[in-house]
Amino acid sequence: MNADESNSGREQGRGRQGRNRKDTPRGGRQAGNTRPGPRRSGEDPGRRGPRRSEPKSLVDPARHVAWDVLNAVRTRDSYANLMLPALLRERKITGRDAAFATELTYGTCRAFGLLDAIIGAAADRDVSTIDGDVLDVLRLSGYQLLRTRVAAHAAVSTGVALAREQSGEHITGFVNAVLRRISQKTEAEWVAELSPPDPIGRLAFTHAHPRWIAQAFADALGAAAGELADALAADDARPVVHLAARPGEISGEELALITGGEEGPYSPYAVRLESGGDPTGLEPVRDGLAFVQDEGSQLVALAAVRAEVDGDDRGRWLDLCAGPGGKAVMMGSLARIDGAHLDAVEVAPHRAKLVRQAVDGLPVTVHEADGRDPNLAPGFDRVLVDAPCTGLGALRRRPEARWRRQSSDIRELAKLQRELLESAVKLVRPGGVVVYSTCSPHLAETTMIVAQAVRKHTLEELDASAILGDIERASNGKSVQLWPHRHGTDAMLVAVLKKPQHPQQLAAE
Ligand SMILES: C[S@@+](CC[C@H](N)C(=O)[O-])C[C@H]1O[C@@H](n2cnc3c(N)ncnc32)[C@H](O)[C@@H]1O
Repeated sequence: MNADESNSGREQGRGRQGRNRKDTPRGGRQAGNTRPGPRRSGEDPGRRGPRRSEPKSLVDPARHVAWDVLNAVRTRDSYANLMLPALLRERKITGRDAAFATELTYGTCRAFGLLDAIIGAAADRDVSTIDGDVLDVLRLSGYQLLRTRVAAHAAVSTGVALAREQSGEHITGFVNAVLRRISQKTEAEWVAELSPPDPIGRLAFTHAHPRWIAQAFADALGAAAGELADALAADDARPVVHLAARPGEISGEELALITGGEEGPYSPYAVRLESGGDPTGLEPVRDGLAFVQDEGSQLVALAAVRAEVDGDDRGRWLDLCAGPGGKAVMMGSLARIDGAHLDAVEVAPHRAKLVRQAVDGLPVTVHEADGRDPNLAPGFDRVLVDAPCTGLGALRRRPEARWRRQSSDIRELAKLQRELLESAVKLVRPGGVVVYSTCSPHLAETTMIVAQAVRKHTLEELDASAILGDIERASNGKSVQLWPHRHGTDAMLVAVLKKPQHPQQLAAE
């Protein structure tokens, strides 16, 4: 099916739907499809666009593609950061249009909760009663009205035109009325009117985060909880792309010179690309001399390689949760320089395959296995546990993720994290080190997991800050908790644990 045929089917479908007149404000209600669900057959959001035989659409390609992604995120649980680049390529949207589409899509996804509260107030009805396709239009246009410099008349008129295309003429009055009501106040005025009264609830609402995540950040900041507004604001901003120079191939300094980026402040291999854009087209990335990796992730791998072990490092290194392989590449490159060897374990077959591709040519053996029992001989000098986690520390990079995650996810993840760390402690030799990291600052995934393992196995917690070049420690313990607002990295935890030399100290094992 080509794009035209696909779109033609969609238009017919919308026409039928359009006769239902179900979205007049406070009119006949219909349960809205605001939750993920199956798409109607014949619809493919990846193939949308104006039919060539029809009059030219009043809606530009950037808004079309943004709506398509928002729609797929809502109805099919798609990932915006995977789907958007693919659609931009497919539709040959580049330059300023691509940048606009990216801003609209990711910005809207980040702000879902805030936008829905404002749309609900403006429509005087709960958003769950608004047809899902129409809600996607209202979110997209509401975002433009509240959080961009798009002129209000343009945001409203393109929203109305998009609603007409997607849902039919009958809906345009409703969309026009809601958008005009939204445009009558600024974001700050809406926030003042609608935000909860308690300080954390207010900050969460203001910076478009679920309350439980704002609370988790406040807990992790501890004594520095006064930084919560900054932490949430940084989490809400477009992230800077970080590159890693492959150790042994190119230096961070050279990479910065070639790409025009800035050397990172913490990792000798990091380069930050303030200019944005697609880094995969850069020559050093195409040539395999550099790869995209957050500077915080580089620090995790560096901590695993740099931490001092007792006695000689015999070069047996292990990455227990390796997929898709970023830290395995960093550790494997350093292993090649040091004459060491890395075993990389990953339980998910497709991710193990990604690791194999990523570490090609490096002294790394990939094992598709469960890290809790990988069937490897113990005695490793260094083990990295980059544990599966909620990802609350990388919300900037996964625009819709904050609205998908539930606090109830943590219990099961924490159990897995404990078991993986337990396995790492068994696999490391006495005097060897285990680095535990998460891409989440949630205390139940960080401090609590580490403290329990330290207690149970009488581990020595090393000063991660000193290992990483004097980055300030987390407020409790000796681990380092990175933050976007402080370090410009993802909010990674890095804890470095040494196994005691004397077996009797391991009585609890
Ligand atoms: C945070 S990611 C690791 C990221 C990776 N270190 C990198 O830098 O690319 C966690 C990984 O652990 C894997 N995983 C989950 N449960 C696992 C288990 N029981 N054993 C091994 N790997 C597991 C997940 O599939 C995921 O790929």
